[in-house]
Amino acid sequence: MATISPPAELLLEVESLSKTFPGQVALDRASLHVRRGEVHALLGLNGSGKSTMIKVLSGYHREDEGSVVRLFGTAVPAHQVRPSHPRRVAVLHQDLGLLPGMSVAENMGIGTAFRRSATGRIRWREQRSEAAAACRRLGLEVDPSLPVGALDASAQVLVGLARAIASLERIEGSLVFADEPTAALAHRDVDRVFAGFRELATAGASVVVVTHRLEEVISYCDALTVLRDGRTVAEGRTAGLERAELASLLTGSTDGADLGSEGQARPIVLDGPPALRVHRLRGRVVESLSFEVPAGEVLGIAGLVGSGREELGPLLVGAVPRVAGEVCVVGTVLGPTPRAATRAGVGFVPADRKRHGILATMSVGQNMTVNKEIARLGGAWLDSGLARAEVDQWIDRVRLDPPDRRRRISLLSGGNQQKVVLARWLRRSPRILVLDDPMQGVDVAAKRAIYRIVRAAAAEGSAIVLISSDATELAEAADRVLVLRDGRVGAELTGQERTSERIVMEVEG
Ligand SMILES: Nc1ncnc2c1ncn2[C@@H]1O[C@H](COP(=O)(O)OP(=O)(O)OP(=O)(O)O)[C@@H](O)[C@H]1O
Repeated sequence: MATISPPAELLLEVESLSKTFPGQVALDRASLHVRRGEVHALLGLNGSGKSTMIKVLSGYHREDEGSVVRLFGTAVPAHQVRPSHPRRVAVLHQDLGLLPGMSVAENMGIGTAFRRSATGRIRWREQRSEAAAACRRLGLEVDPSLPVGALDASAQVLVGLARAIASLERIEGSLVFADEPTAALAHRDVDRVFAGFRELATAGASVVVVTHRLEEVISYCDALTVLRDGRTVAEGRTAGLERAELASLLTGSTDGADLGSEGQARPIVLDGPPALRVHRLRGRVVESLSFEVPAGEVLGIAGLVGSGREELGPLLVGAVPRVAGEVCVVGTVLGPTPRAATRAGVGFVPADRKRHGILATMSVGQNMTVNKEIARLGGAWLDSGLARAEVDQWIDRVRLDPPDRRRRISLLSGGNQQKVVLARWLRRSPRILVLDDPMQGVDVAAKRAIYRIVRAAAAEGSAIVLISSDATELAEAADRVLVLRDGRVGAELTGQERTSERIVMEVEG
């Protein structure tokens, strides 16, 4: 009988690691999860925070307050990861730190400790044979009396690695960080270095390696973490990942780049259950609907009146009764009430904004904060300075006009009311955001702002369901479009197929 092995134990769990340099946020609540026996790629564009993360964990920098790190199952401050376990955590720095004029054996001795006799003389023969053995373990056959500078580039990296791990008590269960070891290597040399990492992983160590070479990640790494602007935007296994996908994870949406977020960005979990899974859902009109939406995707839903399109949003969030089927959020079945949806992080911007979306007699600020505060304070309004400052940031982000948190929401234009309703959900970084015809009555300029905000939310790891009667809107904003007919999926349009003409054609059958 086939058995499924459980996921390997987590050796290192970094949650919410931040590091601010004067005038520069290098890490912003970043996370990293490393399992036993894996080669784990730490990826990101220049300046995304990779080296800073390794330097904090090595004890070179001190993190900001508020990080949470567990190492070998025990909580430690982030900057204590290596210092607290110098014999279980090794670091290979970018510059390797080798002395090129000295031999391999000497470099190994300088990095760790020389073999000495009782009288203190260095036992060179032993020193050399141990250095050679340490290199051999990583697949490198080298004469230990040669100067390091005479070795080729990949051999030098392997000597640096051999030296870094020489201080470990044992390989099994240890952690090795390597900051861009292959940056200066030719293609064929990369293989040798990664073969060395694989040797370590096979022996039960976990290697976290920074690299800019995407081929290396796909060919050699088991898992990956992607940083963008100091945040973890994706993490998971590399199996099945394509180069193009990886590249887009690194660069992300340029739309979102200027948006920032006060909410905790949620990394895309590449190998977890989909953010939203709808299975054989039935309502009054919806017949038997199944689809999935991964985190980071904007799924468009099109359909004529009576196709199930209007019922779908309320059905997903439990605002109308489900006759059959399931809605799962990250693998957990969602209860049938709007409250359960809210609790599970499902945001809903309803089609009938006036009736369900806004509290007409309340201010912009109250409308933006209503969900969270009602949940937290049992119905009381929160009017703290913190909430006010956050509301003002969102007013700025969604370009609310006029930018006044005290204004009664009913005095705003329709498009601006809609921006407030969107901000209410976006500030909570929803796992899932269901937008039901969100652009009704919204002018072109506001539409653009709203598209931008929605894309940024997806780039930050939300899964978006954009239900719309407007084919142009779907063609512009959605990554994929499902066309509903008679309560079922009649067509699915992806890539080049998602033109507004094609959507109209499919909608009209
Ligand atoms: N000591 C420092 N003082 C001020 N800012 C710093 C310091 N070290 C790093 N930074 C800044 O922090 C950000 C993250 O830098 P980091 O070196 O971690 O990026 P990286 O992902 O390793 O980039 P690269 O791929 O270019 O090596 C950058 O904006 C950088 O300029």
